[in-house]
Amino acid sequence: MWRRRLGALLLRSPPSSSSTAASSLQHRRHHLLPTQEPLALNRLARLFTSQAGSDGDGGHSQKPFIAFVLGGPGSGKGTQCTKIASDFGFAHLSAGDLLRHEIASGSEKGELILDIIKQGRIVPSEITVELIRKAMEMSNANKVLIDGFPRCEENRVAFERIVGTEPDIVIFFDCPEDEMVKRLLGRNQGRVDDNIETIKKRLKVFESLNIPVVDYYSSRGKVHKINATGTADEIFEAVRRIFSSLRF
Ligand SMILES: Nc1ncnc2c1ncn2[C@@H]1O[C@H](COP(=O)(O)OP(=O)(O)OP(=O)(O)O)[C@@H](O)[C@H]1O
Ligand SMILES: O=c1ccn([C@@H]2O[C@H](COP(=O)(O)O)[C@@H](O)[C@H]2O)c(=O)[nH]1
Ligand SMILES: [Mg+2]
Repeated sequence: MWRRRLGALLLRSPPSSSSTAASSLQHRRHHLLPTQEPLALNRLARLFTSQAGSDGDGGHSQKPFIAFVLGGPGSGKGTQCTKIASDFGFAHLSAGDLLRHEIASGSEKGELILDIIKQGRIVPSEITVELIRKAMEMSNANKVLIDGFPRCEENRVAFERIVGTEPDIVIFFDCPEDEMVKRLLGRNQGRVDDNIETIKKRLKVFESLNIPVVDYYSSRGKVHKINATGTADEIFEAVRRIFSSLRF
């Protein structure tokens, strides 16, 4: 799908006098992402088409292997992603961390994001997808964990439309609510959303909006559900079995 969408646009020939293949991609993308820079677009297109890398720029030549990592707040997504990244060579992109980084930058968007995170709600898709897209492009990795995204069906559709691909697999950490609450209240990292009022809201949002995304990918045979109780090392044994069986 990725290749079909980007590759067809890039490799269309011959280019018309008013529009090269690359510029027609930029033109089309411009409608989707008005703030996108042409240089970044060219690079993204090169990275993710089958012909990429043949121009000797050192970029990888295939679309990256993408794993969405989902689970309730405090289910251990970040903890397990760190281990997967270290043992299996994945880039770890946490949507929450990208949003917190935007807050720390002091941008106007950051103020909006902070307000939403404090309320345990979901940040508009175009903001999050753009941060993820840029991070993927910068990492230039061929194996990527996207931690804590998509949070809702609208996020999922926006990712597939803007980035132009589906995940290869979805890891779902299944954890009882009382255990998640206990972990979050003990996390002690100064997060503005680790308080009982916001945690209750995050749990509701998780049930009503995030679970439907897991159900969607289950229906497409992509979900690996993992029991997220026990120690982090015990859980990682189950994770390891899944990643060891993958071909990427
Ligand atoms: N298996 C485990 N048993 C006990 N504590 C754990 C376990 N895994 C992670 N933790 C701890 O629970 C807290 C939440 O874990 P983590 O940050 O990995 O969850 P998360 O799913 O990324 O949460 P969030 O959605 O809020 O980002 C952390 O303090 C972490 O050290
Ligand atoms: O895709 C996303 C990811 C996160 N958010 C918001 O950030 C907080 C914290 O996310 P964590 O993954 O738990 O670090 C989450 O509650 C949302 O408010 C988001 O909107 N979209
Ligand atoms: Mg996390």
